[in-house]
Amino acid sequence: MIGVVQTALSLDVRGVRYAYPDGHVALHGVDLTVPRGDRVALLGPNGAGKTTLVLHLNGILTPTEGSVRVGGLAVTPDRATLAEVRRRVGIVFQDPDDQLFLPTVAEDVAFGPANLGLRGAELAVRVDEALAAVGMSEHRARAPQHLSFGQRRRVAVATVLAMHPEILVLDEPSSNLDPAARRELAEILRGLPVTLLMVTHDLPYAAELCDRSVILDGGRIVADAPTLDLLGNETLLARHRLELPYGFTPQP
Ligand SMILES: Nc1ncnc2c1ncn2[C@@H]1O[C@H](COP(=O)(O)OP(=O)(O)OP(=O)(O)O)[C@@H](O)[C@H]1O
Repeated sequence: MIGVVQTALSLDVRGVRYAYPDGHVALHGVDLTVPRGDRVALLGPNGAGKTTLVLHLNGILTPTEGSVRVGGLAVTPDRATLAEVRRRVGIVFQDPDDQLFLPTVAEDVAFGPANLGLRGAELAVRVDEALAAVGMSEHRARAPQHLSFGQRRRVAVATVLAMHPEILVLDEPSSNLDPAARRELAEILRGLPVTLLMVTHDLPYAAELCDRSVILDGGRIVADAPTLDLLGNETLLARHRLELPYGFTPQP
């Protein structure tokens, strides 16, 4: 293992500032810590910097200033560190088709751990566990493109879980799901024993899954508090272009 320091923090983002090559500053000194096992929602209007921040977590972007640590490991651009960081940070993209490209569900889930060198029974166990965690074991031999969108999203989650990540990062996990698939995915995510960072515009979903929410706006963290407190603050929500669906009242 490369310089692993045992820590109770899955994520430790300190003073991250990032300017895109065209000079646009998308992050202005972001601090964010996520203790291991917590579930945190990352909220904010379009253009707030949420994607930019997520791309720092697995080293796709390197901060102009500041630092990112994942499970104690500093994210640096050298190859060995990046490989370990990408195993630790499992990103589930909004479109599952970005993550599923092999003939069967089981092969897609095996792809990541096989790349880590797992073989035989050890690999089979990883695949079985990940598919069971998302309730997709019975679909293991099917072609991903023949599954429903909700099922494909669950398989995309499994491909990441099979890597035994330190933190699962979900980009808009409830988008394009019907009410039943949305609820089923929430139940699955709530039962996973992993740290979770969920980027979402779906405030009821944040309330359902995450005790804590962070609002990013204009490249700055403008609120970090219990989700129910944030969602109960109409002035704060309006100031940051966040809206609850009509008739929704946050319930403890
Ligand atoms: N490649 C780029 N070059 C220059 N500016 C960029 C680039 N990508 C994003 N930006 C800018 O950085 C800011 C943050 O964008 P980002 O995509 O991180 O926001 P976001 O919160 O994820 O938005 P959304 O909710 O719409 O996905 C925006 O002002 C955006 O225009």
